[in-house]
Amino acid sequence: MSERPRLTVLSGPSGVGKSTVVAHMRKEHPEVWLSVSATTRKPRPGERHGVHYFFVTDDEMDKLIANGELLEWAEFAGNRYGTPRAAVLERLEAGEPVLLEIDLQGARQVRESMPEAQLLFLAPPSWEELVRRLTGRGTEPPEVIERRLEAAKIELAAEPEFDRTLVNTSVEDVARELLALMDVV
Ligand SMILES: Nc1ncnc2c1ncn2[C@@H]1O[C@H](COP(=O)(O)OP(=O)(O)OP(=O)(O)O)[C@@H](O)[C@H]1O
Ligand SMILES: Nc1nc2c(ncn2[C@@H]2O[C@H](COP(=O)(O)O)[C@@H](O)[C@H]2O)c(=O)[nH]1
Repeated sequence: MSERPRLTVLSGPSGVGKSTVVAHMRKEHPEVWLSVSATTRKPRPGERHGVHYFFVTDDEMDKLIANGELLEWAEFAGNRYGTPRAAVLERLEAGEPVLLEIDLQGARQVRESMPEAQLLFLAPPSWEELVRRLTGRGTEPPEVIERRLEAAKIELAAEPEFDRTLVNTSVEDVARELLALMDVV
């Protein structure tokens, strides 16, 4: 019998639907533990400190990095983001399924430091649909959308680096596939 992959990384371009899929999945399966990242980005309306992110200052992020408290970190479209190391290791130690929702640069770092992790890529049905979703979300001004779409081109080109690709046509279908890949159902 193959060993259960305990750490799963979900990446994919901004706006592809990572958070939507993960939220849908965790409604039915709250036992899947999702890492809460630290970020220097400002909260969007409705986002809560400690729930969606740990919103930190630049100085605080500098310290987290300098003290080695992040499993990985990256600058993405003008802000920094990082995964608090201790909580992830604790949950893995406890044998829980752990999920990271992070960008390509972070996924590459996890591949280096934890090669046993499975890396999943969430792809859009088309480029036009990705633009529609990112724009339609209405959370970023046009210049930030442009930066995120520039990053998206790089992320889409890196898809072959991942263990599996899931195409986000249907949130329900992808959530089901994700659960199966995490060996939760
Ligand atoms: N399968 C889908 N069909 C149609 N719309 C979708 C689908 N999945 C997500 N969306 C919509 O796309 C938008 C972006 O989704 P979401 O915020 O989950 O993306 P994300 O990948 O987490 O983005 P980011 O990386 O910027 O955090 C949202 O408005 C969401 O409702
Ligand atoms: N490398 C990391 N990337 C992360 C982390 N947390 C989130 N992200 C990714 O950043 C972008 C933008 O997120 P947004 O919430 O500002 O839209 C997206 O691709 C996230 O997956 C992290 O800890 N490390």
